[in-house]
Amino acid sequence: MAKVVPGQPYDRSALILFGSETGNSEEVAQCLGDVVERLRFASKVCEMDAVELQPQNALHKATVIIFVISTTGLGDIPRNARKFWRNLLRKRLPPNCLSRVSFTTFGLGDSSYVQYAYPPSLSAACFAKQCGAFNWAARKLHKRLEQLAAKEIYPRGEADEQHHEGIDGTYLSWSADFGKRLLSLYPLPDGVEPIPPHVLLPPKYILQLVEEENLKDSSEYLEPEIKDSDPESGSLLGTDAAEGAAIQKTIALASASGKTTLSKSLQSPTTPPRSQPQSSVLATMTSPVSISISVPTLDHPLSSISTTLNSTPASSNLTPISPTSLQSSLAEPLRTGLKESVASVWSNPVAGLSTSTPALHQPSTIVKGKITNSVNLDANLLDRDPPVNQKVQLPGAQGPRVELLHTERMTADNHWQDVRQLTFRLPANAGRPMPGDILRVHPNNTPDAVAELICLNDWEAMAETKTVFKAAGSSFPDNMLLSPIRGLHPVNQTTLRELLTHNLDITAIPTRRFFGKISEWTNDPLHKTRLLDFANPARTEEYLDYAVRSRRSILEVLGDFPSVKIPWTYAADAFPFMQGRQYSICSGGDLTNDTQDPGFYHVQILVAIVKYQTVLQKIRRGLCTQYIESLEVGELAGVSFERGTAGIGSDPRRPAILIGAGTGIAPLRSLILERACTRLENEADRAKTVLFFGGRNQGADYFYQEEWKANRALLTVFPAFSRDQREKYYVQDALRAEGKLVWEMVEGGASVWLCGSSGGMPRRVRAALLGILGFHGRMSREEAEKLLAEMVKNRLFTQETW
Ligand SMILES: Cc1cc2nc3c(=O)[nH]c(=O)nc-3n(C[C@H](O)[C@H](O)[C@H](O)COP(=O)(O)O)c2cc1C
Repeated sequence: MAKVVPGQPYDRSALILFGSETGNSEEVAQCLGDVVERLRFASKVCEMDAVELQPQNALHKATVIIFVISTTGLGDIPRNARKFWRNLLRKRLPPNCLSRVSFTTFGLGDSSYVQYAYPPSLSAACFAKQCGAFNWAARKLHKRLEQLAAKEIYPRGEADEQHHEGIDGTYLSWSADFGKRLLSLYPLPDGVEPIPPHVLLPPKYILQLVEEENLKDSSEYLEPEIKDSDPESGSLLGTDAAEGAAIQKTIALASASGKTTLSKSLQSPTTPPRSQPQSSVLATMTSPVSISISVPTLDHPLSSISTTLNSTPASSNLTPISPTSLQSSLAEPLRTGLKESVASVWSNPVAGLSTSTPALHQPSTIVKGKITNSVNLDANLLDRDPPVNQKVQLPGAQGPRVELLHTERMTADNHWQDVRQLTFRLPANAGRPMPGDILRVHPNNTPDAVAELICLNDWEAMAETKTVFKAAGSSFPDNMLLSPIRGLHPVNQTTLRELLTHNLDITAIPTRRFFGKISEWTNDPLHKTRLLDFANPARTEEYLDYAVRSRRSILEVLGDFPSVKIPWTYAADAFPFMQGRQYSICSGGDLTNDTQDPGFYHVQILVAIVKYQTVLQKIRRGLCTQYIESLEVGELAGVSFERGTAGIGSDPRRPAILIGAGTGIAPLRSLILERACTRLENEADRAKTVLFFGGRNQGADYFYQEEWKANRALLTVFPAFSRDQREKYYVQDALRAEGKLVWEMVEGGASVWLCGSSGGMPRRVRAALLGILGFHGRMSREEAEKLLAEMVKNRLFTQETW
C-alpha cells in the first residue's frame, strides 16, 4: 500500500477555476488538479464565481491559473462563471490589471453548435471565421484575459464532444503536453520527482466524526472569499445566499484548534493516541478486524488519517468482464465520449477523463438563458414536517422542497415509454415562472443502495454517527479559497448514511479517476491490476466496455471488487457529489396561478422515466427519474427553481414557429400557454403560433393533443409521427411540407424555437429550414445561412436540445 504523500508546494501553486453547466468542466478541472499536484504544485479547484478580481487575492498569488470552461446556450458562459465574467468585462479595470497572472484555458464544447450560433458580439465575417459558437466561452475568456495583460503560458485547448473520443480526444494529449510545459517552466528542485501515479493524492474533502458541541461555533471559521453576496451568481446549486451560507458552514472547520474528538461509540482501545506520528499508513488492508481512527489536525489534515479496516482481503473473485454494448437507446444520453490514446512518461495514467454522464441533462432540459438565479423556494416549507414515508428526507430538512400536487402518465398505458407530467406548488416568492424556466430535481439514493454500499465498505460501525465535512487543508497560498461543494445540500452535521443518501452519487458511472483512486484501497493484486487497467488512458476500450457501454454504476463496481475498502473519511472525496437534474417547465399562462392561494404558483414538468437494459440484462434506471417515479402526491420533493430564457418568444404579437420532438414539447407548451393567455388591446395584433411536433405514434405519445384541439383558434399544429405509416415521417418533413407558410412567417419576423434530443434532429431541421429559405425565399445558400445566423444573434432562433 502506498503512503499518502501530501502535496508539497515547493513555492508553486496552481489555481484551477471552472465554469460548468452540467459538470463536465468540473471533472476536467479536478483531473487537472491531480495533474498539477503530481508536479508538486499546491492546487485549488473551484468555481470561477467563487473568486474575486481584487488585487491581493489568490488570482494574483497563484503561480499559474488554469481556466476550464464550457460553452452553454448558444455561445453563453455557464452560470457559475457569469459573475466572474461580468467582473472581467468591467470597463474601469486597468488594462494591465492581470499582468501577474500566468494562465491557460481549456474549453469544452460541441462543434455541432457551429451551425446556428452567432454570438451577439460578432460580425458575420468574424462568425464564419470563428466557427460559430463552438467553444465560444473559452475563446472569449482567453482573449479577455490577454487583453488584461495576463500571460498565456500554454495554448488554449478545445475539447469537442463530437470527437469520436469525446472530451478525452483533446484533453489527454493537451493535459500531457501542458504538464511537460509546466515542468519546463517550473522545474522541480534537485532530488524532487513528480508524485508517481501509484501514490494516492491527498483528498480534497475529508469526513470527521464530531461531537455536537464542536459544531456550535463553526460559523466563526467561515472563509471570507466564498461568501457570495451576488444573488445572480447561483454558484451553489439550487441555493440562495442563506443556503450558501449554510453550505459554507458545512465546510467550515469543526474546530479551529484541530481538536476534534471521536464519537464515544467509536473510541476503541485500538484508537491510536493523538500524538501518533502523522504520516501513519492510510489503511492496512491485510490487518484484521478493528477500526481505528486518528483524526486529522489542522496542521496536517491528511497525514494523520490512520484507519485499520476490518477487511479480510477477498480472494480474487472478480466477475469476468466481457465487452458489452448498449442494447437500448433509452440510456440517459451520453454527452461525453471518452477515450484515450496518449500516456506521457511523466503523466499520471489515471489523469485522463472519463465519461461524465451522470451530470447530464435529462429530457426536457433547458440550460439556455440570460437570467439564471437559483431561488430558495420557501422558508416556511422548510419548517413543515415532511410526510412520513419510507424515503429518507434531506438531512436537516434544509434543502429546497416543494409539494408535489399531481402526477399523470402522458403516454398510452401500452406504450413502452413512461412519460409523466408532474405538477408542483411553488411558493410565489420565487417569482412568476415563465417559459424557459427550469426546475432542478434533487434526487436521493435509495435506502437499499446506501445500505449495500455501507456493507461493501464495512462502514456499519460508523454509519449512524454524526460527521462533518472538512475541506482538507492546503498549502495553497491564499487560504481564503475553500471551494464550495457543488451540489451539496447544506448539512451541518449528518451521518454517513444520510450523506450517502442525499449528497453523494453512488450510482454514477465511475470515471477513470475513480478507478485510479479505489485501486489504492485494495490489497488484492489481481483487483488492483484490473482497476489500474480501467484507470489507464492507454487502455480506454477496456474501461469503455466495462464501465460505460454497460452503464455500470459505482455501486456495482464496488460489488465486483469486494476487496476494495474505501476509508470512510474519504467518502466525500471518493464519490462525485450528486447534482440535481434540470427540467424545463411545461406549464404557463393561466395554469401557473394557484386559484386557492395567491401565495403559490403551479409549475409542471414533463419527465421521461429512464429505464433500460444493457447486455448485462439488468434493468437500469435513471437516478433522478427513479426518485421522481417514487414521489407521492402531497409529498415535499427536493426541487429548486432556476430562471431560464426570460420568456423569449412569449410576446403574442410576434409570430412563433415552434419545432419540438418528444419531451421537447415541454418548453414549447409553456410558450403556447403563455402566448394564449396574454391579453392584447387589439386582438387583431395577435400573430400566428405554429407547432411542428414529432412523435412516434399518434395513439401513444401525442402529448397535449386535447389541449391543442381546445386552442384551435390560437394555434396551428402539424404533427409528424414516424411510426404511423410505412414511410418514416419526421418534423423536418412536416416543415418542408409547410415550407411556404414557414417562409412567410420568417419573413414576418417570426421567432423560432427548436427543442428535443440533440441527435440528428437539430441538424436535419436546420437543413430543412435552409432549404425552405432557398426555395420559397429565393435565397442562395450563403444568404440563407446568414439569415439563420442573424436570427440567432437577435434571439429570434432558440435551440434547446440535450
Ligand atoms: C443546452 C446546451 C447548449 C450548448 N451550447 C453550446 C454552444 O453554444 N457551443 C459549444 O461549443 N458547445 C455547446 N454545448 C456543449 C457543451 O459545452 C458541452 O456539452 C460541455 O461538455 C458541457 O460541459 P459542462 O458540463 O461543464 O457544462 C451545449 C450543451 C448544451 C447541453
